[in-house]
Amino acid sequence: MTEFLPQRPWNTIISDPLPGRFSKPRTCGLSMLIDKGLGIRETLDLVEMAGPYIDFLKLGFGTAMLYSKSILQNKINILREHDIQIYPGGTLLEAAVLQGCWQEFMRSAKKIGFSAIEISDGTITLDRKLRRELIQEARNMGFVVLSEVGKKETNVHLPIEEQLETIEQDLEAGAFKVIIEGRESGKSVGVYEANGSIRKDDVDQLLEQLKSIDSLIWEAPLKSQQEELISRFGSNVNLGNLAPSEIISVECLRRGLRSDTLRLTNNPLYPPVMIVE
Ligand SMILES: O=C(O)[C@H](CS(=O)(=O)O)OP(=O)(O)O
Repeated sequence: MTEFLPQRPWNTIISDPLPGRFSKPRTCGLSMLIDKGLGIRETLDLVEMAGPYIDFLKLGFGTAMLYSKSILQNKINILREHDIQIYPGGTLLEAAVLQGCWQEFMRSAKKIGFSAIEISDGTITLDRKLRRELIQEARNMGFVVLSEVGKKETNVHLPIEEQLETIEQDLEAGAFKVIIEGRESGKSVGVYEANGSIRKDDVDQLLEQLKSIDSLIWEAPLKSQQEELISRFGSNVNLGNLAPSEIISVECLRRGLRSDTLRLTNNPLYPPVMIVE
């Protein structure tokens, strides 16, 4: 993955995002999936059908620990062969921090072939010094580092100033992107209300002060959230916690090939809609 392409300023909203949908390898327009136990054959099907649309795949929570070594190795290899970054859930790193064995955890993740690591404190408490050390050490080990901001407990909203400070410090320490917590539910967590709608004031405040929205990955498991973020920020907004079964549908949303964003195709620059040439 090319990490150092220039990023757009936060307020460059792509009003005409098509046909500007970026292809892999890309530094924005990323799609991150949460995998809650796909088998090897399902993984093969997934990459065959949707490999070009997937940038990151997270083995959710502690699921990486429940596979045999050969299955885990196989899964990692399949994904990496399709240029998909693979990493264990942030929760597993948090468990390793709790146990005081995060260095060993990172070494074992590297050894088996994970290409990325998530540094989060959704459940545990992490002081800034250790957070920085985790990010830097993971970078030094050659991982692509994703950090995450937000708490998993429902209705706990970190003050925006605190979130901004964390985002800036994580990027400065070497995080490739910062994930905005949304969990699998997308409800009553992070920037989401109990019904899954986006807390617009929070997002506005975040964006007012960030240099680039491309530094963020929005966990957006619900279609309404994906649609709203694509409509607001364009087809190349970074989205996470997407269900593997929905990745093709999300790509349709990004490209205006679904009712909710169909207006994007009504654009003289949009190539004629043809199934095959
Ligand atoms: O996979 C994890 O560890 C969790 C899962 S969820 O987002 O809380 O549903 O996510 P993470 O964002 O990696 O902390």
